[in-house]
Parts: sequence; C-alpha cells; structure tokens
Amino acid sequence: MAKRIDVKDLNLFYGKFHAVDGVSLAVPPKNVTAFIGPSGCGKSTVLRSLNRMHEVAPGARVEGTVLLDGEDIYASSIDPVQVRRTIGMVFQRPNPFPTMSIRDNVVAGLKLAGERNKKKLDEVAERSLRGANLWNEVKDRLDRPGGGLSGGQQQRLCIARAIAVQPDVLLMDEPCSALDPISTLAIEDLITELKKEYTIVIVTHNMQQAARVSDQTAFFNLLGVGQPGRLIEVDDTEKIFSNPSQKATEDYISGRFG
Ligand SMILES: Nc1ncnc2c1ncn2[C@@H]1O[C@H](COP(=O)(O)OP(=O)(O)OP(=O)(O)O)[C@@H](O)[C@H]1O
Repeated sequence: MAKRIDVKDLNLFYGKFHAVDGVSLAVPPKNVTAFIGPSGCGKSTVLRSLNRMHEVAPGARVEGTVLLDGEDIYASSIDPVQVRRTIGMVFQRPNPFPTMSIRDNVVAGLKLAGERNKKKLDEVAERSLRGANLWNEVKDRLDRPGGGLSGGQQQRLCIARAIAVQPDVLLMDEPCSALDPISTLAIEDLITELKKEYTIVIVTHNMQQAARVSDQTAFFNLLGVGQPGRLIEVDDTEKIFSNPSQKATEDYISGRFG
C-alpha cells in the first residue's frame, strides 16, 4: 500500500563532513517525486536516508526526522531491515544475481524471509514480472540466469525483485543512467504505471526525464565547495519547469550551470 513520507529538518553526515543541511519535504503517496540538482549536492544521500541505507556507510550519521505515514523510521523500536523491505530501492546499475535464475531473482527477498511454498513463489514471480512489464519477454525462460538479459531487461528484473516484497515506497537512484534510450522509455512508462500503486522517489540527472515522469520536483544545490547540499525548492513539476520561485532553480533547469 502506497504511503507518504514526511522529512523534517534532515541533516546528513559522513563522519565530520556535513553532506546535507536542513532538508524538509513531503512525498505524497501514489505520486512520483524527482530529485534534481548538480553533482555532489546530496540527492543520493537524501534518497538513501529515506530507507536507512545511508547509515550503512562507515561513519554516516542522520539527524532529523523521516516519517512513513506518521511513523518515525529512525525510532529505536524500528528494525532497519524491515524499513528496507517496506521502502525498496532500485540502483543506477542493474544488479541482479547474475547466475541465479530469472524466477529466483524475483523471489529472492521472499525466500530470504522464509517463504518455501513453490506455488506461492511462482505466483509472486509472475505477478511481479507482469508488474515490471517483463513477463512477456521472459516467461519462456524463467529458469535461465538473470545475467543473460539485456541491461534494460535486467533493470526491469530488479524492479520486479523490488516490488515482489510489496513495498510501500520505491526509491530509484538514476535507474536509467546505464540504459539506452529505448530501455529508458520502457522504464519511464513503467514508473508511470507503478505510481498507481506505489509512492516513488527518483534521482535523475536527466531534466526531460524529471519533467516526463514526475508530479513534483525537488531541486537541490551546493552553495560552495565543501558546503553541505541544500534543498532549494520543491513544487509541482510543471511549476518548477515553467515558473520556478528561485533563480538558482531557473538557472539550473535552463542549463546555465550544473
Ligand atoms: N560514502 C561516502 N563517504 C563520504 N562522503 C560521501 C559518501 N557518499 C557521498 N559522499 C559525499 O557526499 C556529498 C553528496 O553526495 P551524493 O552522492 O549524495 O550527491 P549527488 O547529488 O547524488 O551526486 P551525483 O549527482 O554526482 O550522484 C558529496 O560531497 C559526496 O562526495
């Protein structure tokens, strides 16, 4: 079930380095939010803090609040592993288990959680592959290795794997950066389909992609070298791309810097 995320006064650190300063924003359910901004402004760091992946980096620290439908995901009673199941992630480079079969790749998370019922696993594999618009291309070779698929198919396989555990939110970190234009369009179409059921946050360097797939856009910026990244503005994508409130946003989207 899609859930909303509320971020309040988030500060993110790598050891002593203050990477992101004072971010507050709301991510509505069944909606695509795009994070844009120049390299190093902290987009991926913020994204990874939304499912507690940030703290996996050595010395990484989080201050502030991230609420999932009102529940603090950083509360001491919350298991980070459970958070990462509920808030799934798709990475820049497709990362299927290359020698594992296509079917087993999709249900890897369920198997890890102890599910052994073959009928159930097969059902989930089919539903997830259909959900990721990959079923028709792989239904006759489910027992073949995931590493044998094309890059675009592998990325859709990773999306199938992410949705197999029925997350509430999908985080995508430049999911098309390693893909050709046709595969990129396939993923963009898929994102538009998936938002009917999921809350989606996507980091992208591709301005047209942000404009095509997202409902709201958050622009991050760096005020100087060694300075933390900041959220400059977040608004409806249409507004950000036609009439942003901040000059820095306008300069960035019109290609004047970054
Ligand atoms: N594991 C890490 N350890 C130390 N510093 C890090 C680590 N990961 C990122 N950083 C630093 O944190 C800052 C923000 O990085 P981040 O990757 O979040 O930016 P970004 O906006 O996603 O960049 P890009 O668009 O280039 O991917 C950068 O200065 C980066 O060098």
